[in-house]
Amino acid sequence: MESLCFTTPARVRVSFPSASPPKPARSLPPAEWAPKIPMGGVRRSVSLRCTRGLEEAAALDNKAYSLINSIEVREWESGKSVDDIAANQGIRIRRHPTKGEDTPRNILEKIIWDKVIEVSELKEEKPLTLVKETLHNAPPARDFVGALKASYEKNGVPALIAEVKKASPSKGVLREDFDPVQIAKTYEQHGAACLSILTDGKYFQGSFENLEAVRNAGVQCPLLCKEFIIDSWQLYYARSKGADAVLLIAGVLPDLDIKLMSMECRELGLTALVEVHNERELDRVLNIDGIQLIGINNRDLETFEVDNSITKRLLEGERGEIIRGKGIIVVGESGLFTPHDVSYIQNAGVKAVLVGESLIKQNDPGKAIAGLFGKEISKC
Ligand SMILES: O=P(O)(O)OC[C@@H](O)[C@@H](O)c1c[nH]c2ccccc12
Repeated sequence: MESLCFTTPARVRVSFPSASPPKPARSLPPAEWAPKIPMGGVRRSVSLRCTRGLEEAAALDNKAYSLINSIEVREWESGKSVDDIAANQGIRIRRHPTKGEDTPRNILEKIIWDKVIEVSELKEEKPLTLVKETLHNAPPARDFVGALKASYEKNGVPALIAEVKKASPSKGVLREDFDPVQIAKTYEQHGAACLSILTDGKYFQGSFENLEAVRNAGVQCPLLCKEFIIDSWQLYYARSKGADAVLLIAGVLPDLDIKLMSMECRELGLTALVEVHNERELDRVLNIDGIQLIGINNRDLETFEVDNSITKRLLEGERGEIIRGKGIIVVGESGLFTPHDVSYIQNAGVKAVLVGESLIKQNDPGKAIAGLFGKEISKC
């Protein structure tokens, strides 16, 4: 899929099938009657091959059809720019500089503008068809959500997604002697349920080599590819490098991107961790079917301010009830340093935490885990 938000130029005409879904002949393999969805001006099939049964594929088929007839797609089709669509959804981050304003408004916007260029170069080097050819060499995707649930049940404290992060734009270099494989192994030994591997090079000094190296070193914990995703090419790339989960940031991606990308994630066996930071973003995400995992980032990526009460605020009242009703697992992200921080957001309703700085900065990041939780935790 050429993502909605990564179409250059922003106004493209695409051809959509407008008829109702075809009634698939049950004898046909799913891929042959799969629906067509927009992809940068060409028609392309949502491939429903592999493990899916016909019923499941047919259900997805209908879903894809209602998606492509949705208001968002019509808006897009009628020539609204990606940034206009995003702005209507309360997204402040623009995909490209707008005319006459070529200074990014904040760090997140700068990261996204750079990422758009980086991904377009990578795509030229390695078109999607080539990436897809390498998928069969990738190690099988593992159950990210299952690992979180099992750890929460076993330890009675939020499951840990420990982050392998060398640097960040707000804090600079966090750890000079940075050996991603060794750090990943020690996190696993000390009870992390899953790991998050930064792959952005420019701002976080991460890499896909790190992700691949950790995966190939025999680490069992499922791996989150921590990347700024703006194009579904990146989903395939992440999977080809051994990722089990990816991050989708609601403050950057319009609803249609989240919907289509989370469908593609399911096809690839990837778990989507959809990140929100305020009520509006959470409401948008709760309106999207099939989301299993939501991250509440206590850090505002536009200002870097951290406030743990954001998790509590977002999980209070009706939103919390909807989340529990849907069985969604919530991850509390960023700025967690003490057992008090962890129990505060556990009481707010999270079942998992994503922690980077407070562990990676310690002499022994693995041993630091017991300090963070106030007790030893163990992997399932
Ligand atoms: O190092 P911290 O404060 O523990 O945060 C980890 C993680 O939550 C943070 O790195 C993060 C959360 N969402 C992101 C999106 C992009 C980059 C980084 C992030």
